[in-house]
Amino acid sequence: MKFHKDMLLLYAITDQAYTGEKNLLQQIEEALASGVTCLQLREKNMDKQDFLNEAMAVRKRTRQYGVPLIINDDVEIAIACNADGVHVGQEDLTAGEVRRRIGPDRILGVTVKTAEQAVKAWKDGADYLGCGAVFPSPTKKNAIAITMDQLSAICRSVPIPVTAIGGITYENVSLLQGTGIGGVSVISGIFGQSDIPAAVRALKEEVRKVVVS
Ligand SMILES: Cc1ncc(COP(=O)(O)OP(=O)(O)O)c(N)n1
Ligand SMILES: Cc1nc(C(=O)O)sc1CCOP(=O)(O)O
Repeated sequence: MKFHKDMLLLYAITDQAYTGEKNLLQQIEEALASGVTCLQLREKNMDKQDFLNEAMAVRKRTRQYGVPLIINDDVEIAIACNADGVHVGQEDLTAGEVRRRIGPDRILGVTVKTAEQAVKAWKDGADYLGCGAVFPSPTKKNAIAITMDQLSAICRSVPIPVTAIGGITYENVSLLQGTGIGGVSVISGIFGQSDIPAAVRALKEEVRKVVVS
């Protein structure tokens, strides 16, 4: 699937910490059915074969809904399950190396915290940037915080879209207005909610008011 900035509007990222009554696939199905525009499968502690099996199952669902599937960190799994793309951080393989491995057609997302990192990631072939933590995150409590001014500077520094991440909910998303983001990435604000469809719909409506078109 070719990257388009509209895919970033409401980007859902999975985390096993929020499964319980519903398993991950059930949660993903609900998020896809209610309108997320991108899905990242993020498994930080899973055996490689289990990750691949899960990725294949998720791949079927994202195809049904026409939503891009992005794999967190693992290029081999992304290629093996024929995902639409990969997201990497500053501690992972470099953007240039990932681009070489995945080729020109898969989507590449890179986490950045500074304008310098943003420009480098863009020049190295990133399609979009993930930037945070814009609010305290219940999922990643040690995430380095960035201010709204830092986020705006990053958005201005590159011609590719930026998705904000970290503690984003329906209640606080309007605070991102004017920063220049193309969308938001959310874990607990979607998968930590008892009513995932309601959370997705409410967030999506609010995010539309905040993003640059
Ligand atoms: C869309 C998006 N933005 C940022 C991140 C964080 O990536 P990273 O810094 O690699 O941290 P982990 O996800 O590995 O904890 C992301 N995953 N997605
Ligand atoms: C995976 C991740 N990366 C972050 C960063 O700042 O780079 S914050 C974060 C967790 C996002 O989860 P939640 O929406 O529950 O806060």
